[in-house]
Amino acid sequence: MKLSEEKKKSVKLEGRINIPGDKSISHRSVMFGSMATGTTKITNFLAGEDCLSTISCFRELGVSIKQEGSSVEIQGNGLSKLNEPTRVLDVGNSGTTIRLMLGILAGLPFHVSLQGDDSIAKRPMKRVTGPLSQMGAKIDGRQNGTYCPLSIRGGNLEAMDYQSPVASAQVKSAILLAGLQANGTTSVTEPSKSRDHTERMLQAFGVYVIEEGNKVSITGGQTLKATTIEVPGDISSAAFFLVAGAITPNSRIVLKNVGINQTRTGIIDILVKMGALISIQNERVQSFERVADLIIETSDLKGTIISGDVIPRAIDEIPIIALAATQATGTTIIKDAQELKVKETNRIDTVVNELRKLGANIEPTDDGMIIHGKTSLHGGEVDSHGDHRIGMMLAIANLITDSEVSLKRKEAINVSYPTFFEDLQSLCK
Ligand SMILES: O=C(O)C1=C[C@@H](OP(=O)(O)O)[C@@H](O)[C@H](O)C1
Ligand SMILES: C=C(OP(=O)(O)O)C(=O)O
Repeated sequence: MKLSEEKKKSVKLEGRINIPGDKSISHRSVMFGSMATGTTKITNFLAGEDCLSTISCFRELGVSIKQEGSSVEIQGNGLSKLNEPTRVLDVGNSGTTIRLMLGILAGLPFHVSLQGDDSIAKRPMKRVTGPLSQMGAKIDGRQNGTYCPLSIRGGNLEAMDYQSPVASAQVKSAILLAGLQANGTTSVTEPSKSRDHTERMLQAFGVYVIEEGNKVSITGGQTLKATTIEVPGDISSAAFFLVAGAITPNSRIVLKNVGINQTRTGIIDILVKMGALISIQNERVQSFERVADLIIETSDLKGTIISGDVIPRAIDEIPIIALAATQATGTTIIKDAQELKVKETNRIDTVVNELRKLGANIEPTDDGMIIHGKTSLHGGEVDSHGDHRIGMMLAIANLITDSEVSLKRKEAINVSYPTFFEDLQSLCK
């Protein structure tokens, strides 16, 4: 989005937008609807590239799925009616698709090959292929099942009690979905609690899940019954506008219909700690998830330390938090975030390198970054590196730079927020 030099000096954000559907919840709604018996209807589905990859994978397994924009209808016939696909499944850019699918496929007695784009080929899969192999699935792939392409032949799973070395909802979900098809009760314990959308949505589909602190257990042999799912807006998408509203002068914006599940609200806690003026209105519950409207106003931010249990609750928001920190007085230290290295890009490197091009005072560390504020950012040529969250962070930076930020590979944003530029434009006054 171009802003003229004159416009740049006076731009402010005003108005309200509806935040598009949550990516994590949209993926799960298609997966669980495809595993269930009966017709599942989904509204406010995120029609971004990642979730469309999930739909196309389940169509290859023989499921009838009708999708028109944000409405989806699935005719489920149960897990046992999924078919061996004739083609290689393509997960595109989506880590959630491949890791959760592996958990589902681990229990099915046929062969499937999976591949994705260049970014997926670099992301670690052993964290799921390891435990799923221990449960009894036969999995192979590059470097002994560490990287894509992967092939899996499932069936005859034994339950397991898994202590996960990482707080990862993808790992937890893959094992629970395999556990649903195993003999006995499977448990996953995490070092800190990751997002719990799988646990909540399985309950919406009639599955009994036990949660005790950071441990989740599921007993095999339960079946899913179709339901209706209204997907809340994605707080990870809202995060870009929370920061935009806070750092752009004279702004006040309303973000409607945002999911505020406790396991995802790290961004609100961090921004409030930095001094952001955020209010939460119209709290309600839909499809087992808490939802609200968020209001953000221009704020005087101050630096802070971000570490520990809040990291998994804000993991996808670290790039935009780094931008906020460049506009905060003092130093912000982000620690315990080594998981950033295995996302769509190495997000420690891409955030630091791209923000430095705009004049930020930021340095990488082994498990995060240190940002010294407040700095006036300037324009320049930057690159999303094919990572949607890096692309959106840099597009928000353009609101406060003295000259134009020119963004290469901006199409990456379609992975999670195809209407991002329209929404941004509608708020710019
Ligand atoms: O389960 C999910 O839907 C997701 C879990 C997180 O990944 P990890 O499980 O690797 O932490 C997150 O970064 C990703 O965007 C979506
Ligand atoms: C890490 C992300 O997604 P995934 O792991 O599904 O590719 C993300 O959306 O920031």
